Amino acid sequence: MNGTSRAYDVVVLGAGPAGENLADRTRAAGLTSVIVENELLGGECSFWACEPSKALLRPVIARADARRVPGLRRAVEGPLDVPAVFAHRDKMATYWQDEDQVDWLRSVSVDLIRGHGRLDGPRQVVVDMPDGETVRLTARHAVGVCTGTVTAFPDLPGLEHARPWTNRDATAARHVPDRLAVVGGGVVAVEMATAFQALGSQVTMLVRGHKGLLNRMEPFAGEMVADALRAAGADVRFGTSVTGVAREDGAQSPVRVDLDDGDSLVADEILFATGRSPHTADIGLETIGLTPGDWLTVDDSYRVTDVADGWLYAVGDVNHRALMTHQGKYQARIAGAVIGARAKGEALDDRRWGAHASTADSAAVPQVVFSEPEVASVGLTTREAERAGLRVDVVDYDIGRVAGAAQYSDGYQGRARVLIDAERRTVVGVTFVGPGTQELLYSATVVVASEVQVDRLWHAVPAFPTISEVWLRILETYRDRTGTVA
Ligand SMILES: Cc1cc2nc3c(=O)[nH]c(=O)nc-3n(C[C@H](O)[C@H](O)[C@H](O)COP(=O)(O)OP(=O)(O)OC[C@H]3O[C@@H](n4cnc5c(N)ncnc54)[C@H](O)[C@@H]3O)c2cc1C
Ligand SMILES: NC(=O)c1ccc[n+]([C@@H]2O[C@H](COP(=O)([O-])OP(=O)(O)OC[C@H]3O[C@@H](n4cnc5c(N)ncnc54)[C@H](O)[C@@H]3O)[C@@H](O)[C@H]2O)c1
Repeated sequence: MNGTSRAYDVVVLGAGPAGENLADRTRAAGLTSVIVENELLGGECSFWACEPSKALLRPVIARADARRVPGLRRAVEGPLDVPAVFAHRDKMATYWQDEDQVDWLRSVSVDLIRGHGRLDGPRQVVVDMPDGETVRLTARHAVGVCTGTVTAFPDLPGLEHARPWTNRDATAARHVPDRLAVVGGGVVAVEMATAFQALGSQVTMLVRGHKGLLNRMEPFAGEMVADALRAAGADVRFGTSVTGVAREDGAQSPVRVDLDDGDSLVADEILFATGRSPHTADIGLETIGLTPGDWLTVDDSYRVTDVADGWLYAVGDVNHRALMTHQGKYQARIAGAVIGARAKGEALDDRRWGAHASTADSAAVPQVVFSEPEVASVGLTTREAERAGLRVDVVDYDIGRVAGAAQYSDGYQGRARVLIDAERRTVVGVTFVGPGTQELLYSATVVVASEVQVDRLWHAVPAFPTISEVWLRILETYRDRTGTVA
């Protein structure tokens, strides 16, 4: 088969959530699609990110919730059953096998080629397969790059020999280290610190700068999460940078972590949760005039901007727009529809919120941080609204005062913030922090994406007594402040 050539309408590189959805959506548009994958179908999300990490966190969150329910507290006083948690994690990561996804791909009539794919000039992809064979693929309409990201390590002395943990080591861990150092203060750092502290590690978080945890979100979110992590026993240090790491006496020894204040600490493992780099160093970008290792900048139809003739698309993490599975899948749905329409010579509906416009990427990206307490947000933060020059009313509410929250748990602590565009009277941003708030997020996303006027929300009646009555309290607070009664 060496040197075999095949032609498809669409060639997709990478079968993570973005690639799988792009292949399916283009196939649904009547095109032939092939997907190239060199590890497991499902990508980082299924095996080393969303799925296993949420499986590690679910018992942590459920136990914390149960401990706040009178009558239940004593039943959940003990430690977590670590082998059972790991066994559940293994199941949720489908034992690092991808047969189910292969079956699904077959059921939607998308071809699969296993191997490492790389661009080789316009519309050309060469796949190096594990058996040494190669196949050349020609894309009649589009190539979609969906190769995702890898951990971005800082350039530190000693790192190479210190066997640092990435998200893969943490989410697929077979043991709970006694002492775990976590570098970074973003979502991966927070979630993994939450999980491992509860599983029995003594966690030390090393966060450079003083902007707090989760610093792309409303500041109160990071503050509440940091307080809770400290209450759980984690050592959360701000303004602390790592200057070097070393495994002192060989493979089994602990790691020494040197800090910029001249201090050092010793840990059994060190997790680097210091952001992501695009997985583009080895995909032949140089053959089409792009720079290997760069993020792929796209327009609002996900076409790579610096490539002539509009045949190259980049979807998911690799375009650096919003590094989350659901957003990559959204992008794939839009890009797939765009590729389908262009292939048929149809006009695009690229008006705001049109079928071929990536509007949600900038207006309504939802995110849940599965920490304890949970953080759920969509749309703008106060800081982002200010930066955009948008005049907003900022409405805060203590979720603990909602009847449903008192039912949910004793001493419920949570906070909601809703940003209302003062001119258009639409909701442009929502942040909830507190137990059970992850399931409130879709309501907030519908409100933001539908750009419904706040007056109409009085008719969206939340059931009593649920936490969702926070929406009513927000409306009342806004009414009393602005004197507007619908
Ligand atoms: C610890 C952790 C937890 C997370 N939790 C969540 C969460 O709860 N919710 C959420 O929404 N997001 C979460 N994310 C983010 C989420 O994992 C990513 O946004 C998502 O995986 C991106 O999907 P993707 O398809 O763009 O890329 P990926 O999932 O990275 O998939 C890319 C695929 O391309 C393949 N590939 C790369 N290069 C080639 C090549 N040359 N040839 C063939 N195949 C190739 C890779 O093997 C991989 O399968 C988490 C991330 C981390 C690190
Ligand atoms: N539940 C979820 O939705 C979820 C969960 C995990 C990850 N994700 C997504 O995956 C992506 C990656 O997450 P992440 O936490 O790795 O990245 P991030 O960009 O969210 O956070 C990186 C953190 O590392 C710090 N950092 C960067 N370089 C550093 C350095 N040299 N030294 C010390 N600290 C450094 C940053 O200041 C920041 O605190 C994010 O976009 C996130 O949204 C989503």
